[in-house]
Amino acid sequence: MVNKNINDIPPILCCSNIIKRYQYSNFSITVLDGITMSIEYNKIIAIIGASGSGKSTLLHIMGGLDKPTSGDVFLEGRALNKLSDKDCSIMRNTSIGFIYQFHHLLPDFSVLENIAMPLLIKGLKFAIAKHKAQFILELIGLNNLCDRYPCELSGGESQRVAVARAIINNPPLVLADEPTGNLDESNSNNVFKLLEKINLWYGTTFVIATHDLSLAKKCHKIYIVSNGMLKISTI
Ligand SMILES: Nc1ncnc2c1ncn2[C@@H]1O[C@H](COP(=O)(O)OP(=O)(O)OP(=O)(O)O)[C@@H](O)[C@H]1O
Repeated sequence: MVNKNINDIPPILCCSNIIKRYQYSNFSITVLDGITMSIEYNKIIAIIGASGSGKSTLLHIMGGLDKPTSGDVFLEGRALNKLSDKDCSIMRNTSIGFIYQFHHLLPDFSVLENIAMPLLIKGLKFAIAKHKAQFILELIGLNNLCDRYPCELSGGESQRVAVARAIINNPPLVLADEPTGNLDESNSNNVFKLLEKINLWYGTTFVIATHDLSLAKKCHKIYIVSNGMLKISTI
């Protein structure tokens, strides 16, 4: 029998020399200027940086929502940026969950339906999707909200529902863009505790772009984006 060393496990996500340039009518800017990084399984990683430094751009490229100008992103060993739009979208739906600052819940659907939505998009029957969504809601202690609509939720509740929706497919990777950006300290702590629980229960890897330094300090590792480059923080 071959004993696998923990160091033999490949990273869940690798960025290799990512460059991203935006071209405007008479000039261009280089937002990311050669980002190389590896993210290990089961970690909670923070990406911090000044406003406009490129955190969201990097997260979008990591999730296949945007393509780099050059360089590669490998998700579980597959070059995401080289996949066709169709294959990239399949990989996104199966392997990545997304959480946004303003949660992006669908206003005309109940909490339960919002959480079930990624499964319905995948083609699961409503009864099965509903059952799974109920299970997740119970697991994270939000079952009392299942019939409410997004306009009937507080900011913290909305964000926890968005977390539930991001993990319903049990993706190995969740990318979160300012997940606590519009929340007060107590709600922000609650959302982070939820991410920590999910990380422990399922081994989900989280990459969080944030301005919130106290949240970043609770993560396993902090990267700083500055002048298009990335460095590991020693804070
Ligand atoms: N689709 C786009 N087209 C052109 N320029 C863009 C686009 N998206 C972002 N930018 C520019 O790229 C730079 C980085 O933006 P990005 O949103 O990644 O920064 P950020 O660090 O996430 O900022 P914030 O913390 O304010 O959300 C900014 O100068 C922004 O204006």
